[in-house]
Amino acid sequence: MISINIEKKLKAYSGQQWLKIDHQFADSSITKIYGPSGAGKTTFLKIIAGLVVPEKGGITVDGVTWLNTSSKISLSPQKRLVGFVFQNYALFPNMTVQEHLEYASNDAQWIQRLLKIGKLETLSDHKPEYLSGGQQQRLAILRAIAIRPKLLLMDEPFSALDPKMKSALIAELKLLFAELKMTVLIVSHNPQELEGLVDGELLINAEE
Ligand SMILES: Nc1ncnc2c1ncn2[C@@H]1O[C@H](COP(=O)(O)OP(=O)(O)OP(=O)(O)O)[C@@H](O)[C@H]1O
Repeated sequence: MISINIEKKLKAYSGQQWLKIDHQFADSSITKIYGPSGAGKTTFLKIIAGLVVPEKGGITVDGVTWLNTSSKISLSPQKRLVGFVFQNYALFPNMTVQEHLEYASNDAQWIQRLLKIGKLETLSDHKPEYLSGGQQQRLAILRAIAIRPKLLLMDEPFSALDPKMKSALIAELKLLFAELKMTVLIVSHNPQELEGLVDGELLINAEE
């Protein structure tokens, strides 16, 4: 169980806004995160990963305190070990597809399986600049999963995929998430794309 209760001041265009979230995520649940642009969805994922620290609040994961602002506890991102699929992919320009996955895992069979799931087997020696947007996005997803995280955070992870590729990948990921018992949070603007995958939703709205 992941328990989150945080308050973060957002640097908004028009005055000041607060991101306030009080929510629990069950183990192995898959949740869609949605809400208006600028409401703080990306910031929320970054707070969970330890990349942004909120003014106030706490996060506990399976009884372990990741964050407690009143006792000044904040585990480093390395210690939280979450998988993160960034909206802009954040790939390494000098690494091939294969090297991205080897950086995350030294299990050759697992890497082969991931390459197949992402339909990147024939592109394993390519660097990101020689990949299409959709291929780069699939690599970002595979790299995040490669570490077998307990918690996977995905920020608009399917935005560059065509409908056929998207539904095939989502079907594969659904099986993988269940097999690895991953808890997954997915930010998505698309009302339909996560149907059949998610078992819960969280609306994020910034407050004045
Ligand atoms: N580290 C930060 N500290 C405080 N405010 C931030 C920080 N990062 C971003 N912001 C501000 O928080 C607001 C929300 O940004 P964020 O990217 O989280 O929104 P979002 O809901 O993901 O939007 P979109 O759907 O457009 O991607 C913006 O006004 C942004 O300027």
